[in-house]
Amino acid sequence: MNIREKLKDKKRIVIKIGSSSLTHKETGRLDLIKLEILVRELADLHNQGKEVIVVSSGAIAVGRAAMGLQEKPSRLSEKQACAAIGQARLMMIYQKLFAEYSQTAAQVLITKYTMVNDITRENARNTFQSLLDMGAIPVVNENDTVSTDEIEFVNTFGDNDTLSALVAALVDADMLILLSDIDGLFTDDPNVNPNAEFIDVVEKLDDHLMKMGKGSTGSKVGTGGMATKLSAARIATGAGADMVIANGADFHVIHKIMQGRKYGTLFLADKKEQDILQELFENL
Ligand SMILES: Nc1ncnc2c1ncn2[C@@H]1O[C@H](COP(=O)(O)OP(=O)(O)O)[C@@H](O)[C@H]1O
Ligand SMILES: N[C@@H](CCC(=O)OP(=O)(O)O)C(=O)O
Repeated sequence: MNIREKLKDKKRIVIKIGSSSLTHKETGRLDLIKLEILVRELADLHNQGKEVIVVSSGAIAVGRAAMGLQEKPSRLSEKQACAAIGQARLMMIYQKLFAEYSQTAAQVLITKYTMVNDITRENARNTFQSLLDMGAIPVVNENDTVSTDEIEFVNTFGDNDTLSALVAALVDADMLILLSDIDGLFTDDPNVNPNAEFIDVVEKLDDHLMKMGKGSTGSKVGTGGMATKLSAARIATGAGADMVIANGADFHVIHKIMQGRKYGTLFLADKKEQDILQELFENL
């Protein structure tokens, strides 16, 4: 039997979109045609009766493009200013596009401390539950304007790959999809090593596999590379969710993945650890 068949039955799905999948390579500006396809795909999943949560990067890239900055800002306050400008724009566009399909988008901005603190974590969990009960589609990002974790220390905790896995664990999702600028996990960074080979399914994420994910990014706007995606896989699979890393070059890939077709690298869920979030935060 095709191991991916079970993806058809997933009910609560978190989908993370990297900056590189949302913007034009040449200008860093939003790719509106792609964004339209993305929203249509997500609205359709919702129409199928599934619960959908989007974790969308892109605030800094969009803010930067809006202000005409050619390079990634180096000063933290500048990155945060770009995020403030870009997040509002991004959300306006999501809201408009979702409304075209009679869907309600809801902005959820989270920091590491939302997750670390028992009370705020529980609040966030309840808010997600209420949003899903109301039929809204939460659009999540790190609250970059007040949080420095994600944009400063990408290898430690707070990039959006990790954030999406934490959200998946928080809401007890049964599936996490990370859409990036690459087909999935390779044995090495294919942008650096032409002999790198594609990995179809990962049954157990051991240290050998973890080392394959390099921090190098293939784009001007990406953060974290494959290393943070593998950390995300550890968290998501440990929380009992299957995870797929796939290429977001064509967002139609979303329904293809959900139909159980062979797209991206599939990481199979572990037996669910009861308190994976608690365990993670104790070790901070
Ligand atoms: N083992 C690997 N397999 C695939 N890609 C890898 C690997 N190691 C590093 N990478 C790099 O990770 C990049 C994707 O991460 P990133 O640029 O952060 O994208 P995103 O914006 O989608 O999060 C790829 O373009 C690739 O260059
Ligand atoms: N929160 C940041 C994104 C940080 C991040 O992880 O980016 P990416 O590697 O493109 O998913 C933003 O919205 O610009």
